[in-house]
Amino acid sequence: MMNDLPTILKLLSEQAAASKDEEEGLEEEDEEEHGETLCGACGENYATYEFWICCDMCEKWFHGKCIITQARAEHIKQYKCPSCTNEKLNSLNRVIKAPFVSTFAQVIARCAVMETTTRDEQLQAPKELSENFSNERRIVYVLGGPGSGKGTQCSKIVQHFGFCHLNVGDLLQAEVESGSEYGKMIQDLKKEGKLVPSDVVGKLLQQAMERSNKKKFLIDGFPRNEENRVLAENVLKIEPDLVLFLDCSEGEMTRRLLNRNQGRVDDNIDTIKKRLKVYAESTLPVIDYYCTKGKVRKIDGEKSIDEVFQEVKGVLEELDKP
Ligand SMILES: Nc1ncnc2c1ncn2[C@@H]1O[C@H](COP(=O)(O)OP(=O)(O)O)[C@@H](O)[C@H]1O
Ligand SMILES: Nc1ccn([C@H]2C[C@H](O)[C@@H](COP(=O)(O)OP(=O)(O)O)O2)c(=O)n1
Repeated sequence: MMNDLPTILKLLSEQAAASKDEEEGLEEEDEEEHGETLCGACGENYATYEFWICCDMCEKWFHGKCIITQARAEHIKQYKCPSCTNEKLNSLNRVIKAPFVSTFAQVIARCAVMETTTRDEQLQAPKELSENFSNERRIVYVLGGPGSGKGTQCSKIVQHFGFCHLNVGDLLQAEVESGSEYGKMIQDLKKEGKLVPSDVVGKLLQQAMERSNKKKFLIDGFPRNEENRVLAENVLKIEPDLVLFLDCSEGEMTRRLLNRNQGRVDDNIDTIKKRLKVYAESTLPVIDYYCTKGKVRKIDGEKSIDEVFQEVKGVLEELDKP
């Protein structure tokens, strides 16, 4: 999270000096300052003109390419490297251990219910799928805008393929209902259509995964921004095998959310508009990132629930092929 300290994020690549002389002077300074500095992630040297960022906690330097995109860095006040984020997660765990007891009791109960159903359903799934899937950990991210049908399709996937479904929105809601010290903050952010800080989301996800005896995880609604993604890769150490992207128009998503009728504080037109904006600005770039890695399977989320599932099913069957 941000604090009130002045921004000390150092983006060397942006230190354009007013005059050429100053520019050259700065370059020399950079060279002097960073010539001997090694990237805290890859251990390689700094090179002039390369985007380079300093952790505001431990003051180690990193190549942008190893850690965070420049575009993302420009939007944060403070940068915390993966190991400092990890330490923060651990201290967060210590500080909020008590509130989490009730939260995770609920989460485990949810997972247990899902997994019992799943085991039964798994028996009905094609035999070779169950066997192949059970040998190694599989991670599937389900991404799409609010109301694109992520939760709906995840329930069907769980029934058919037997994944442990972790819906980050539900994990956060359980935290709200537990009355923990984070509950109010989460509820307020949700009403505003904003995203919860990644360290809180990461902790919830990490603990829910640790408590599951499954190897197949269907992670719904995460990563939702670049910060979530970097945390997943560098701290939680999870990489998706594939990303199911439910593509749906804003008009259709809005109609569905207004009809969802689950008493959610965020299913009203004002909050929906804000959520759609956050989705376009923060989640679509994450989907683009996974596209460049060849992991995205785009599904037409506009069709009927069953038609969408037919496409989803085809993709997940493909995942299981050797
Ligand atoms: N393909 C679809 N066609 C019509 N309605 C749908 C479809 N998929 C989901 N819905 C409905 O739209 C609403 C939002 O779906 P949900 O799965 O909760 O979305 P998300 O988890 O992406 O926010 C729900 O009321 C759901 O029943
Ligand atoms: N990675 C995530 C996932 C959800 N959240 C928050 C913000 C979302 O509005 C709420 C609810 O998420 P959920 O996936 O149920 O909602 P959508 O219908 O997809 O918008 O949780 C978050 O802050 N970070």
